[in-house]
Amino acid sequence: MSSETPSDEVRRKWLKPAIGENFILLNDVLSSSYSTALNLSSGGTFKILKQLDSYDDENFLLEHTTPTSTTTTKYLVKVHNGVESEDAKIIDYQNSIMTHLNLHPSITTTAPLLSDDGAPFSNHKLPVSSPQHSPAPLTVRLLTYIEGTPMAYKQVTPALLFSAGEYLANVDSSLDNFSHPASERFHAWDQKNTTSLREFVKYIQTPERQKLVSSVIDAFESTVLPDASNLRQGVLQSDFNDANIIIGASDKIAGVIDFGDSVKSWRVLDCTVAMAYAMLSSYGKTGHSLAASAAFLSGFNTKYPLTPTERMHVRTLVCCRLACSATLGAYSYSQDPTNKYLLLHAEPCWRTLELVWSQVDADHLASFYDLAMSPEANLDLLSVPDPTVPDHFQKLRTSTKRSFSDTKTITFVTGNKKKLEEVQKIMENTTATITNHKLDLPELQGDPLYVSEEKCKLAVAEIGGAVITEDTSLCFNALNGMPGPYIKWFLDKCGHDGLNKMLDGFSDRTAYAQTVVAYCSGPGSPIHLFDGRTNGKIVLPRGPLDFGWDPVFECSEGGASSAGLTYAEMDKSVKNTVSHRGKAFEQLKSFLETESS
Ligand SMILES: O=c1nc[nH]c2c1ncn2[C@H]1C[C@H](O)[C@@H](COP(=O)(O)OP(=O)(O)OP(=O)(O)O)O1
Ligand SMILES: [Mg+2]
Repeated sequence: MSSETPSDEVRRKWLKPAIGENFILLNDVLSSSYSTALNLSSGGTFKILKQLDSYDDENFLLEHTTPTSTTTTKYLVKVHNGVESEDAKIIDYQNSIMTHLNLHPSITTTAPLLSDDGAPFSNHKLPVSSPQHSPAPLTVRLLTYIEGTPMAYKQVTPALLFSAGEYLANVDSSLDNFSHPASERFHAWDQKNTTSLREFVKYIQTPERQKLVSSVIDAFESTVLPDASNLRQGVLQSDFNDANIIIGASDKIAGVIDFGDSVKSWRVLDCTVAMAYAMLSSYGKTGHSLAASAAFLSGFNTKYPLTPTERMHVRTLVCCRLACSATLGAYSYSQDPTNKYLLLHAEPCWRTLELVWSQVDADHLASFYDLAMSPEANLDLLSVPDPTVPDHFQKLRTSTKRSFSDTKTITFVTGNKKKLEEVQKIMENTTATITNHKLDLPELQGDPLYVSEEKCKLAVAEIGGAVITEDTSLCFNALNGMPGPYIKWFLDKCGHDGLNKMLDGFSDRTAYAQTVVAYCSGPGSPIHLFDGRTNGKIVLPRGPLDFGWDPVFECSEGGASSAGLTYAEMDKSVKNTVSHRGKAFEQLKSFLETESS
């Protein structure tokens, strides 16, 4: 970028309004230009309540009171960036979009009030952030205010993102019947212009991240651009983020604001931009960024189905927006290095880009998004946590009716390494592949069957695919089955000796070990339980001490290789043939075989 012809992106920084707390200035502007709209001559009064967030403009909340009414009305005062202010066509463009959309029965947006000159805006010389350019001619608009809360201040749920997707789809359908000459313009945030990000890559702080962004740009150039003529065009809202979506009563979407970035571009971009922002919403940030984007996509696609070509590029285009946002954020920081907040703000965006572009397998993510657009899609299925392993989506695919793969992957959720070793051995050579998700499930109370079933419910919600959990009890017959599922605590607190001493007053030292395995093929599917038990007695510890109460449980079942030995004294492979766990998992194996045949 040469210094003689600074880009609009550069000038937008210089010409950002800088009124800030100086409400007196604004009062003058409004009194001189909007006295009719605010009926100041007949006793109307107004007050600027506060400044609202804005990226390149300045927005203020105004409260208006008329002498005849006890209620107040809120309005938004928008002071436009100097770049847009220079171009009356742009302001007219935004006003036309709002007027057009407000005619749609299920869309609400802000609408401009007329100034004393009869225009939907007024112009004033006002301070801007660059002292050399201040004051600059800026456009001011008085807009109606949509009652509600920006989604950014809400606890976002997949259901809310789904309805936001539907809402944007309605907006886009309506904008398919809208045209305006000013919509045809260059905008750095328009992902059609992703290659123009190249000049900003040098502002990115680390070489790794520079490489990351360059690789997204390269992919865009080699895969998306050649398809450009097959992508539908239309006027976009272009910035459907959680600050621009207003949530009203009972968590319904009350409206959309801000057409400052609106351009005519590829239709699919409105959806992919919003998907990128969904990833950064309060739901996305809880480790559900992919689920958040899928929920949005699913909602959008039900009302505005994407074409096969558009579908193919969803992942890349989402990453183009993340890359754009992160890169231009780095550029903003280079212009204002005292503003560490800019770096902080960009961090989730970088992390998400790293996840989506580098860590998650591209084909897997593509089929996840396909699933979001399929008739089988439902929010339970899509609400999976962000993966920590590349083949995460395999679990999801196997839990749907679609035949993505022949072998079933089941996640064994346990916090116990020794259990996992045994189970992997037991499940060797079956049609199911067992992966593990290490999670310390809560130690629930109650009957072993109940505990195991509840663990499974928690696990399936966490994994979103096929899961196994198990709960193991050690039951003393003299104590009517106690400690049972509480054995973990008894072992922790009392040790092997303590377990022995508990039986000292009793003649009966027999016990049985019990594992209840719970299996569920995915969210919404029933839970199947398998109960395995082995008899034995409690003895002083014999054998290695590496697994729980194995050294104090002397097995009384099987042949010479097991009966009379503690579990700890047995060969591991022998333990599996007689153990409580071995028996329970054998039942699961036959269940899975009949299920798949
Ligand atoms: O074959 C076994 N041989 C000896 N000890 C065993 C065995 N199987 C479980 N144990 C121990 C581990 C824990 O102290 C308690 C069961 O509690 P339990 O909640 O099922 O296990 P856990 O909390 O270690 O793992 P998880 O994350 O799957 O719940 O008995
Ligand atoms: Mg446990």
